[in-house]
This record gives sequence, C-alpha cells and structure tokens, in this order.
Amino acid sequence: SVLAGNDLDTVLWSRSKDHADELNASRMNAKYLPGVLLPEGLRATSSIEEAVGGAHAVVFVAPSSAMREVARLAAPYITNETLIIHATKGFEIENDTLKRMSTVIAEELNRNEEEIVVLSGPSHAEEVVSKCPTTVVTACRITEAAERAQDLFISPYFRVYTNPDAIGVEVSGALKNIIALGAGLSDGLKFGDNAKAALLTRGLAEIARMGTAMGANPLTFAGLAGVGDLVVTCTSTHSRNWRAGSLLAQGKALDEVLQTMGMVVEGIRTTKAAHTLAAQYNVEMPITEQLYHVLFENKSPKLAVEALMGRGRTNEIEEIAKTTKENWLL
Ligand SMILES: NC(=O)c1ccc[n+]([C@@H]2O[C@H](COP(=O)([O-])OP(=O)(O)OC[C@H]3O[C@@H](n4cnc5c(N)ncnc54)[C@H](O)[C@@H]3O)[C@@H](O)[C@H]2O)c1
Ligand SMILES: O=P(O)(O)OC[C@H](O)CO
Repeated sequence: SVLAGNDLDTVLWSRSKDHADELNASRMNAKYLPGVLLPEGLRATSSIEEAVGGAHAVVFVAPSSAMREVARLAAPYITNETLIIHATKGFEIENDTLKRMSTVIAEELNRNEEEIVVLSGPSHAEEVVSKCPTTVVTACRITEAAERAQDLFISPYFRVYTNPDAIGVEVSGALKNIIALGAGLSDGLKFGDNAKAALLTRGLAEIARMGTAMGANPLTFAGLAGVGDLVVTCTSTHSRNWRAGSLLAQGKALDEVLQTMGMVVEGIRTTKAAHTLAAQYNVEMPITEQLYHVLFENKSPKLAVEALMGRGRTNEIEEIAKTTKENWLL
C-alpha cells in the first residue's frame, strides 16, 4: 500500500490464486484488512516469478515460520542487484539452530547477510493502510542500501529513519512480541497499569541484554524498533500478540487461542526461541523465562508473577550500565 501509494509499480504475491484474484477484483483484502480500499497501482499475483522477476526491490514479509520456504521459491528469479528488504518479526527455529530472518534470506538467496535491509518499528498494518502517521526504521550496515529502502517507502504519512544496526533492529522487533504477550496476559488478569509499565520497562531491559549479547548497539533499543514498537505492541488492541495474551488470561488453551486468532502470533514461537537463546548466550531473561513456563509448561500466571516479584534484589543503574558497556557495533 505504501509503495503503490508512492506511484511505484508494486506487485503483491499470495500463495493462493483465489486470494490474489479476489484482491485484484475487489481491491480489498477482506480477511486481513476488511473495509479498506487498496491503492489502484497495487496488483496481486500467485506467480512468484511475476512478482519478483526483474524487480528493483523485493520486500519479504512472510511469517517467520514460512520465510525460508518463501525465500527459496523466490530465489531463482532474484538477481544480485535487487534490493532485499524484510519486515518479519521473529526467528527461524529449526531443530537446535536459531537464526535471524536476514540470515535465512541471505542463505536462500546466496547473498551477504549485511546487504539485507530490515524494516521495523511501530507499524500496525490496520493504521498504515488508513494512512495514520507512522514512523519506522530501515536498518542495514550498508548505508546506501538503508537509504535506498528509505527512498522507496518515505511518504507524508510514513516517515522512515535509517539505522546501521540491523541486528538490533531485527532482534528488538522479534523480542518485543514476547513482552506484548505478557502485557495482554497482565491486562486480561487485571494486574493494573503499574504492572504493565513494569513489564514494558523490565522487558526492554531484557531485550537490550539479549540484543547486545548478539552484537546489537544498545542505543537501538531506545529507538523506534526498540521502545517504539514495544509500546505500540503492548498497548494497542490491534496487536495479535497482546490479544493472544488476553485470551490466555481467560483460561483458554494455547491451541484454542491460536485457532481463534486465525493470524500469526509471532511471540509464541519467539518465546521458545528466546528461551533457548538466553541459555546459549548466558543472558538473564526472567520475563521470557516465566512466560515460557506459562505457555509451554502450564504454570499459572499468578505463580509466574510471584516468581518475578520475588527475584533477588537488583541495582537498576549498575545492571543497565553492564548492558551498555558490552558489544557495541559502531
Ligand atoms: N500485521 C502487522 O501489523 C505487522 C506489522 C509489522 C510487521 N509484521 C510482521 O509481518 C510478518 C507477517 O505478519 P502478518 O501480519 O502479515 O501475518 P498474517 O497472519 O496477517 O498474514 C500472514 C500471511 O502469510 C501467508 N502465509 C502463511 N504461511 C505461508 C507460506 N508457507 N507461504 C506463503 N504464504 C504464507 C498467509 O496466508 C497470510 O496471507 C510477521 O512476522 C509480523 O510480525 C506485521
Ligand atoms: O499484531 P502484532 O502483535 O503481530 O504486532 C504487529 C507489529 O509488529 C506492530 O508494529
């Protein structure tokens, strides 16, 4: 929508021919964005060759679980000159390996991971298609690539910043979904505003700890892809992660919640991924750990909160200082 609105010839790929035909005939995406008329310049196709062949830029935004499959399908039609952007917020979980989306795409396209641009930030699709003012980041180690992506997307209602820290932007986009699940759970259980503010703040602390351990610049977590996306996902009723958390609070089982949602809830797989990453990198992620117990080991949310509140005493400033001293990218 944003690209077509910028008068760029834009093709949307769907694996379903019926869905692509319906989009072209009605100019609406009835299941995912009901009631919204899409820009005239936007075409849909179920042919991946037609969608990406000869394209100046390709934006991958399949759910993380489908990214490798989709990138593999597209690979034969993409050249080394094509600008590759992705906006997916999750990790690949394959047996014991956990990979960021840039790694997965780079492997499938046989490209250098550092050339891939990550587009992220507080950007609920429902508001973007309605042209509500939205701000995002295009992140890439190669400044020229981040700026090429910025040029394509920037518009009067869609402001794009650049950031060289693709790892930080990618990791914060994925991990904030865990905290949003927790915020939905907390709201559903009527734990109150203090609890939610604490979840956001301490959630950001553990996202930053994990991110810097993976090579991110800690300053990224104060930006749009960090605190910006964390705030919107923990507070907006558009958020599928927040909604899934609030349904869990009603006592629904995980499978039932996923069925009710009918859309991707990245935070669930990401909780599993982050639980493993925390052990691999030896990083403390207490909220993620408790959420893991709630989601996958039937721990009651009340006991999980008791465990979080009863942790050993901590000096807040010393702990933040530890995060900022290590692993700077710039
Ligand atoms: N919706 C948002 O507001 C938003 C904003 C920013 C980023 N994201 C991220 O974008 C990614 C996708 O989210 P979404 O909102 O589009 O999810 P969604 O559930 O609304 O839609 C997912 C789409 O992917 C398709 N799909 C699923 N498996 C597929 C496969 N194997 N091959 C091809 N297509 C497949 C589905 O048919 C569906 O059309 C997620 O990582 C999400 O975090 C979403
Ligand atoms: O609906 P969610 O929870 O997947 O969040 C969507 C976007 O990441 C918000 O920026």
